Amino acid sequence: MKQAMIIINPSSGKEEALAYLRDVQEVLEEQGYQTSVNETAKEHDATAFCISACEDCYDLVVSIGGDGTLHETLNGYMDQAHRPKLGIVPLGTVNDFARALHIPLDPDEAIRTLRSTRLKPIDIGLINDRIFANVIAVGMLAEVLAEVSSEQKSKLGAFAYYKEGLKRLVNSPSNHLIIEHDDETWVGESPLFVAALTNSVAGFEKMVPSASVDDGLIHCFIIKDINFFNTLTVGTSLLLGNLKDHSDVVYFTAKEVRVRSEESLSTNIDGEAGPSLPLHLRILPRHIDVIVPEED
Ligand SMILES: Nc1ncnc2c1ncn2[C@@H]1O[C@H](COP(=O)(O)OP(=O)(O)OP(=O)(O)O)[C@@H](O)[C@H]1O
Repeated sequence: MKQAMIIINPSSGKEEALAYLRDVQEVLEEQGYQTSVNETAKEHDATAFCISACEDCYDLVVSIGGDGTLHETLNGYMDQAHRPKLGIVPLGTVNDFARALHIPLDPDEAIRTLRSTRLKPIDIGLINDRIFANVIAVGMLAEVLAEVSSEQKSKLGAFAYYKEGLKRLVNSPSNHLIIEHDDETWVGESPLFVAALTNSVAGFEKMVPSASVDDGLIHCFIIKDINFFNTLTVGTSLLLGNLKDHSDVVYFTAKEVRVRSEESLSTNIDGEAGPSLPLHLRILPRHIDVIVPEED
């Protein structure tokens, strides 16, 4: 019998995640899966559960929760020879990954999508020795994004990031960054460096319109030292989808990126606090098969 492991964060989805569990089990059992349920209680639990699903050769892992739970689940795939396919029921505030994969943001519709037979092989990012699903930020803004409280996020959604982010970017000191990518090196002052794997960053589906989940590329933005006026135009470019063309933005794609600085800088990975510099970013192309809707 096929085996499916459900990894569920009961605290996600405004603490109502468990209300969806029975429906997920029904949809999977309908398809001949035997299901086991693992509730997370704290950080890293989802990673440990997913490691055991890989080691025990499960056919499917379903992550029910926000981007944090998904990020931790994906980390369980690290260095695994057997990688179960992945189903996603997004219950977070932003759900960048689901957005990028066109998985419905409505939980009931996302559960119905688990019936889909279409699998999409997706790229996974490596930051030093761990996995990231979608986005890395370096600089003061990285700190502020991690500080946006769950209450703020629930109340304002992606707008909380936008508002807090722009407010902070105006006053951000620039940092001296050395960014090596493939065969080139950029050296300069920047208040913010962002590397993304998908088109959706902090809920902005137009941040990287050209990025797709399986293009094998890391999409990088270096925001150059900017004043208040330009902060607003950067904000508008973010909404319109032409950020990469902004005169204060350096955009490039790469398969491998190294970021260094003399200064001690905060980083943010997939919305949570990340390691300090130096960073070594790489890509594992088409590494995990994700269940996506039959049609985009
Ligand atoms: N039972 C739990 N109670 C509290 N926190 C948990 C629990 N289980 C896991 N966590 C932690 O909660 C973090 C955030 O969870 P997740 O992203 O799934 O939900 P969310 O906060 O509702 O989503 P979002 O951040 O998009 O609003 C996870 O990275 C994990 O470390």
